[in-house]
Order: sequence, then structure tokens, then C-alpha cells
Amino acid sequence: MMKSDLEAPSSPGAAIRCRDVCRSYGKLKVLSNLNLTVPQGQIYGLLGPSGCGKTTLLKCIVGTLKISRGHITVLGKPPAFPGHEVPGRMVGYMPQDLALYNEFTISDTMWFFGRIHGLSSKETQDRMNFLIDFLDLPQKTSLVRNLSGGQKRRVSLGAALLQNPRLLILDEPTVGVDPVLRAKIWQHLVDIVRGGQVSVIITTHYIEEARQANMVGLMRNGRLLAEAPPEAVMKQHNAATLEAAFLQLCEDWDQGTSKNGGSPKGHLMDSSPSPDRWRDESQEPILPIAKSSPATEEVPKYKVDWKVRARHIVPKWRNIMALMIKTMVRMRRMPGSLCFQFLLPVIQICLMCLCIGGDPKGVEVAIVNNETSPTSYSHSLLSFLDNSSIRQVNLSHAEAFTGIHNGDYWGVVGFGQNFTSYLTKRMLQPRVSRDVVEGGSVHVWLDLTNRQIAIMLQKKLHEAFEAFVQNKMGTLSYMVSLPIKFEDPIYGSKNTDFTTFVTPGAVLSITFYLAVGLTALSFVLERKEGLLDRCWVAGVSSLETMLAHLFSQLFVISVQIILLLLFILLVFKVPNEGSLALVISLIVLQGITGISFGLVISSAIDDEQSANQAALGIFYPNLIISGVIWPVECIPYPLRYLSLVLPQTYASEALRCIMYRGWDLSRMMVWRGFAVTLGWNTFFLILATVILKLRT
Ligand SMILES: Nc1ncnc2c1ncn2[C@@H]1O[C@H](COP(=O)(O)OP(=O)(O)OP(=O)(O)O)[C@@H](O)[C@H]1O
Repeated sequence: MMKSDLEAPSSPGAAIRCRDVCRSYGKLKVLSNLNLTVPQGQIYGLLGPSGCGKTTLLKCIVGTLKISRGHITVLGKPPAFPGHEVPGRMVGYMPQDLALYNEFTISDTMWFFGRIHGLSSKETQDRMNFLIDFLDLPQKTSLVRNLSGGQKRRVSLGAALLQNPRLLILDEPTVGVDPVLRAKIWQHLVDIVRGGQVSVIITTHYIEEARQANMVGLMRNGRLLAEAPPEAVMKQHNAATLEAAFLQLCEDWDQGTSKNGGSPKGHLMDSSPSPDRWRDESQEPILPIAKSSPATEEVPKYKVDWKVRARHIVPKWRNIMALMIKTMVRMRRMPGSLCFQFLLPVIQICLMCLCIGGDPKGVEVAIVNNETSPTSYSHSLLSFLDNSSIRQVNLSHAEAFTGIHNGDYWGVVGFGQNFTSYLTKRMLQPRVSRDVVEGGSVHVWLDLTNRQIAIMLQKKLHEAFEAFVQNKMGTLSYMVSLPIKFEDPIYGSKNTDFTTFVTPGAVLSITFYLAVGLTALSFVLERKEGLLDRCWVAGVSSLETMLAHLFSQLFVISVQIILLLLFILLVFKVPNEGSLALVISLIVLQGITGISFGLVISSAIDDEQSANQAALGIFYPNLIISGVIWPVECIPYPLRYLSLVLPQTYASEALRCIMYRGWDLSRMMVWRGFAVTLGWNTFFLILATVILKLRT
């Protein structure tokens, strides 16, 4: 048997007491001055037409919805009171939504809730075996996603019954359940309340089955019309069935409200019933719940000492572990998606290194050479042009210019008839005429619409000319060199390409955005399916949910980062002059920033489409103004200040400094990147926790 570690509530008469409870959704008033009392050790059937506010009331009772006015106590204290086990092990909640993990098996589901409630393996196993048998569930290895609607509801009921809670809150547990099993479930409820320790509040659409309840509450338009034992309700209205009695009561209420200008008919009394009263005096008339009496009832004051409060706030490792195991099990059940997550960053960085920043290849350039001799300088110079980058096409002057105007060539390189003799003169004589300089020059016309290609052509022509001079003049080549000399670089190499600049920023961006993508939907779907609320009622705090997501996603991004680094360092040979530990730490921290930002989106936004839009919406602006693909120095000033506070600007700079300059944390440009990243991490995590807390 499971240990019964649950204390008796401070108010022995009532398991749940709602007084003057009001709750609205925007302008829609769903609960208005509602009073309800669920007696301890009894089954309370909450009945009412669709949309009258039953689910809303149950959510207020378990504490997932805040009430706008009034007072609720559950097992003696308000829900979510520090140190109170509601939410927690004392309460078993079956929400109206299925609120089950589809990728789980029945057994995974029970183990998950067992861990959260702190049950031992044996307790979980025993309870699971009993519930599978009792609820007539299929094999425990069956996946929830493959179960029928009715079977899913029974698994959901099983999860609520698992820890033998003191209070069961069941929102339509018998929908989609066959009559035999329905009877069995009701019999079970009757059995468990018999000892007087367990109380049940249950909503159902099958009004007649509520005759087995000890007490029914009849709800309409957000008010409780009456609260009494079922026989008393039927007797009061001379009805043979509870349904007929309920119809009668609604009619009476409607007539009462229309005749009396809003107040119910006279025979509906004006005081709130005491639960004990109904135990003995079930023949009394049905009592509506009055507006006046509860107001006179004093709201108890609850005190809590700081130790209990602190224990309430500190996250429980047990819950974090349970949630992490849950995420891992779900990942294992979706191997395709997991492989995709691991490979996506590698694919992205490979594409980036292959396609961005390298030298253009096979660029067609028209050559108009008016020198014919194969020994001429023009032929020699052209032989030094990099053939892999530039494809030379020999043409006449007219053809070359027609071609470049038609967009066939990126440039025209022209040599005059006397290029060789004029260039020789220019090289050897200190004073030459303008015509000699003109005729001894290479003339280049470029299509400058593509700046990268144009810059490449200019660079290749300069390199070809330098190689040509070196070849022709040997040690005397210094005589014709430009009076600007580029010495050996302090950092980097002379052949540094744009890829080298982009890679560190790209690695950080890829890690950040994949982490955002991984987490942005994590709560959205769980909230939609009611799983967040269900876990919260089981005693999982917002901070625990947040930390569990963070730790599980850390595992995924760690694998992603290892693969990314292997590719950039070993396959694409991006240089790393600094400490690998610093490189890894900075990338991991950026990943955590991405996870935390994803959690903010996930906790603030309710639907997948908006969450995706938010994640995508910030992608380009952030990428562009973080100096990842183009230097920050090019950003105009007011915008540059914004750029500098973004999570990736200083971090990219820091990573470049570590990798290419070999700097460490003693340099401001390095520690600044770490500091900004850590700052954003903390901010996003706190923000996400606060939003999640406010919204559950
Ligand atoms: N999140 C929400 N936002 C806005 N309105 C809501 C929300 N949830 C419920 N409502 C509205 O509040 C009213 C009461 O809904 P509730 O789900 O509590 O009814 P119910 O009695 O449980 O109905 P049913 O028996 O059909 O489940 C309905 O009019 C519903 O449209």
C-alpha cells in the first residue's frame, strides 16, 4: 500500500469551499459570485449545460486560473499556497483536454506522473498494474497516439488516480467510455470515498450517472442554482430523473428571473448550505447559493513561515529529472527528427563555408589584345592571370563591348598595339610622355554591378601584374613597385577570405537560431494540449519546467556544437589560434541564449503560427545588424548602438578574437562577448519563468 502522508485539512467539513467566486475572460463573465462546497469524503457531481463555466470553475479550484474576486480553499488552504500540496500530490486532476504525451506509451505516462509525485518504483508499478486492469486499458507498451479516444480518456483518468490523491478533480472522465466501464468507474469512486478520506468533484454530461454522487451542484450561466443530494433535488421537483429535475429547476430559475427582475423564485432559499447539513437533512428544500451570506463569512488568514516559502520556491530536482526523462523519451520516439536536429547545423555550416566568402570561379572576361606576337608582354601578363577564377575570351574590340553590354562578360581587358615597347620604356626610363604611360597601361572596363566579382577581378589583375614584373625584372622589380608596401599581417594571413570573417558569427547564429527553433514551440503545444496545466497541478513549478527544458535542450545543442566544430576546424580548416575551451564555452553559452529566448517566445505565445512568426521575424533583423555577415563598422550610428546590445554582436567579435588572434579572457573584447551573452541568458530565463508563472 502507498503511504498516506497527507495531513487532514484544517477545515474538516469541506474539501473545497468556493465563496463569491468571479472569473471573466475579457468581457465575458463566466463565473459570477459562485458559492460551492464539496464536503469532505463525498462525491460531488457538478452538472450544467455546455459553456456554463464548469471547466473554468475546476481550473480555478486547481489554481491554473486566477479568480478575479472571491475566495477558494482546497483541502483547507487556497490553491498554490506555499507548502500546500495542492497543486501537488494531494490532488488528482483529469482535465477535459486529454493532456497526454502522444509519443508516450501507457507505461511511460504512468512512470512520468509517478516520478513527479515521488512514488517509488514498486508503488508506480503496483498502481499501474491495478489501473490497467481496472480501466480495461490495452497493453502498457501501447503508444498513446495509437489509442482510441475512449482509451486515451481512460489513460488520462488513470494518471489522475495514480498517486491515490486525497482530492480527485475529474472533468468529464466518462465521455467516450462504454456504459459497463462507466458503471465501474463510478463504483470505484464510491469505493474510494467510503473511508471518508478522499473527496471527488466530477463533471459529466450524463446527468443520470450523477445520481450516484452524494451531492450535486447544478450550474447555469456561471452561477450555482442549487447544491444538494440528488434525491433531494428530484424530490423537490417531483421528478423521476435527475435530468427532469434539472430541467425543472432551470425553468423555475428562468421564470423567477424574468418575473422578479433578476432574482430567483421564492422557494429557492437565500442561504448557502452547509455540507454537514445535507448529510442529515437531505429532505430539506434545495438551496440556491445566495449572494448575501457568503459575504459575511470571514475569509481566513493564512500564515506561512519563510522556511516553507523558501522550500516552495526552490526547484525540486525530482521534478526536473522527471521532465528531462520525459523529453528524452519523446526524442527517442522521434529518431528522424533527432537526426535532423543533429545534422541541420552541419548542413548549414557546410553550405555557408562552401558558398559564402570564397573567390568567384570561372568569371568570363573579354580580352582585346592588339599585340599579335606570342612573345609580347601582354601575352606574358595574361599568362599570370588566375585561370580558375578568370576565363579569358579573346575578342575584337567591338565584340567585347557588345558582349559586356549584353551581360556576357564581367569585364574587358584591353592592350594597345605598342603595349610591350611602351611598358619597357616606362619601366626603364625615369621620364616618359603621357602617351607612353597610356599605351603601356592595361585598360580595364568592368561591370561593377556585382561588387564582389569586380573586386576579385581588380585583385587578380594586380596579382598577375606583380607576378609578371617579378618574372621580367627579377631582383629589379622593386623599381616599379607601388610606394605602398604591405608587410606581413599582424593577425590572419594575406590570403584571408571573407569566409574566415563570417564563420565565427555564422557558427554562433546557427547555434542560436537552432536553439530558438528547438524551444520556441516547446510550451506552445504542451499548453494547447493542457499538458502544462496538468503538470502544474501535479506540482511542477514554472521554474522547474524551464530548467528541465534548458537542460534537455543543452544535450541536443552539445551534440550540434561538437559536429559544427569538427566540420569547421577539421574539414574546412578554419584557423583557431586560441583556446578551444573558450571557443566551446562561448558557443554553448550562445546556444543557451537561444534556448532561453525560445522559452520566452514559447511562454508568451499561444499558437504555433505566431510562435514561428516571432522566431522567424527576429531572424533576419538580428542577423543583419549583429555584424555577422557584414562588419558592424558599416552600420550607421544610431542603429549601431542597437547592434552593440544584441546578443550576437560582441559575442561574434569575441569569437573572432579568440580564434584568429588567439586572445583570452584577459582582453576586453573577449570577456565583453561572454558578459553580454551571460546577461542575455539570465534576462531571457527570468523573463520566460515570470511569463510562464503569470500564465499558469
Ligand atoms: N480561454 C478562454 N478564453 C475565452 N473564453 C473562454 C475560454 N475558455 C472558456 N471560455 C468561455 O467561457 C465559457 C465557459 O467555458 P467552460 O469551458 O468553463 O464551460 P463548460 O461548462 O466546461 O462547458 P463544456 O461542458 O462544454 O465543457 C464559455 O462561453 C467559453 O466559450
